[in-house]
Amino acid sequence: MREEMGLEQRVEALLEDPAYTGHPLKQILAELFTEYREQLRQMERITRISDHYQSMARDSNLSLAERYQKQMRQLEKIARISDGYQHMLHDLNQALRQASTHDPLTGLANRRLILDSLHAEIGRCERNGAHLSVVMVDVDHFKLVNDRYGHEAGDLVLVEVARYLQRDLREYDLCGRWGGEEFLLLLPETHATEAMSVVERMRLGMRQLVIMVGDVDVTVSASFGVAEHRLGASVNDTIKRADAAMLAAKRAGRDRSELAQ
Ligand SMILES: Nc1nc2c(ncn2[C@@H]2O[C@H](COP(=O)(O)OP(=O)(O)OP(=O)(O)O)[C@@H](O)[C@H]2O)c(=O)[nH]1
Repeated sequence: MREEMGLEQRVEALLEDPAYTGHPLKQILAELFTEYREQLRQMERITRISDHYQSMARDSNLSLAERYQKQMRQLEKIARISDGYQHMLHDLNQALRQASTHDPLTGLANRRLILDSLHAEIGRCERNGAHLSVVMVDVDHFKLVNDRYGHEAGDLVLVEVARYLQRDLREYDLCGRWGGEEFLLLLPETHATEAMSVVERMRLGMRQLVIMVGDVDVTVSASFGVAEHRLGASVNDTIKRADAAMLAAKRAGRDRSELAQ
């Protein structure tokens, strides 16, 4: 073990060993060791200065063109590093924007993005008199899914329901997660009767949806409330009407769709 140690470690170990306390050679060995370290430090310093001087001397021997080339290489290196940072910042911004506008569980638009989109769509309706329908969707007895199969299974069911709701929508429709087990659909250019037929198709399809949770097949249904935006009404008014229609569907026995008054 002792042979495996370098000379410095062996001297250090001897100096620290209490067995040699008071030994006449200990003091002199300690002084010798300190002096040895000081000389080593000075040699390292001189070597560094000399390296630096040599590099300066080399540079001063370079022609103007060579110095220019060297500067260019350094600038290119800095530009590459800066490009890397720009990309990183861009990706970070994208991720932040995605996180602030989307629901992390289902990947759907969150309440904030739904409201922004609804404001924009209602603005368009007010300008050109287009139709717009809003649909509130609430999964029926969802608490039972959590209670029976656990919260993780409940999450999985929400993800599948979200995927299903989005599946047949047009490119300019929006499906978002309003909260918990509630979803909101925005159907631009759609009047109430059209929206009701879209929703009825969805409702019937949802009953056929079989979601695998481990080795259990889970089925769900949902209640839908449809409201066509009325010119002059606020975003809140239209959402409230869709919500009230959805609650009426719940009261009427669930797994049905109601049109708002
Ligand atoms: N797994 C899971 N459960 C959620 C989430 N958000 C809300 N929930 C659950 O959804 C359930 C909603 O329950 P309720 O509001 O009583 O409604 P419901 O059981 O769906 O009954 P009805 O709406 O009256 O048909 C609650 O148990 C919540 O804990 C979620 O992100 N994941």
